[in-house]
Amino acid sequence: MVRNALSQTILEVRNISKRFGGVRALRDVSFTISKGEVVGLLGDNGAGKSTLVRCISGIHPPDEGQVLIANKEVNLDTPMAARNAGVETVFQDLAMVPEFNVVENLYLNREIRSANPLLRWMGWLDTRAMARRCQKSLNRLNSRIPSLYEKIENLSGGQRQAVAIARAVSWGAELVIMDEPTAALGVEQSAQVNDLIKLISSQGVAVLLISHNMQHVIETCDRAVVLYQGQCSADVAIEDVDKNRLVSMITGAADLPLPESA
Ligand SMILES: Nc1ncnc2c1ncn2[C@@H]1O[C@H](COP(=O)(O)OP(=O)(O)OP(=O)(O)O)[C@@H](O)[C@H]1O
Repeated sequence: MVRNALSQTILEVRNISKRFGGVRALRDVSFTISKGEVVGLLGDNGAGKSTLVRCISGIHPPDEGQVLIANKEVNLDTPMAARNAGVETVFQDLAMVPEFNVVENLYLNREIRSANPLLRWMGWLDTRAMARRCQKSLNRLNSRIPSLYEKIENLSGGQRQAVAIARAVSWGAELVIMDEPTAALGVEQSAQVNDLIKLISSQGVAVLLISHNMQHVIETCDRAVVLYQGQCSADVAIEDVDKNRLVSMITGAADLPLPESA
């Protein structure tokens, strides 16, 4: 039951390894994500999920292995390189400035400068263009943000997530990585975020979702990639597993090939 996945591969992670001193955080990890596919990245604490996300989002280049975007090898050695390759990451802290409004946060560090050369030279921003594009991005998500000029600190947790997701997709992301987007949310707001994930997936955006909530994974993902002690121990279609099976894969209790010893 791959809901929206199209056959085109957007991300391929090929034999990625990463060490921190004596710790082998990732060992030979490989998997792919197709256009519009929602893939859960699962694993116990310390399994290597954040390290893998950092490798794909340009924060920690891997020691070995390759990342391919749309079948082309890319060198994601900075967050900007990852963004330019079409990979946007929504971290748990959302990387927003609470005192800034929705438009200012959407364009944080990527402001649109005035088209007038003199005003541009003086550092003037094209606030109308930013507001217009911001509204378009929020409309794309059927978002119910009260005002573009509301400060982020006055929005609910779910609305903040919606702004962060709008920011990610507004830059033409092919792949959005989300780190526990519903961790701090209540039931209703979590459901809204899950609906947003399904919506962007239906628009062709692939999603890699770190989550410890198996119910959300079952409801939202097409596939799950499980890390166990830094190795990819399972890559399964969600329709082939249930919550208990996923938990046993995460804890290493499932009957899977054991990772090599360090
Ligand atoms: N910057 C770092 N320096 C040293 N060791 C690190 C660093 N980052 C991660 N590690 C180690 O790499 C391993 C994988 O950590 P990682 O944070 O990727 O796991 P995780 O699956 O994201 O865990 P959690 O669910 O608890 O966030 C752990 O043993 C961790 O201690």
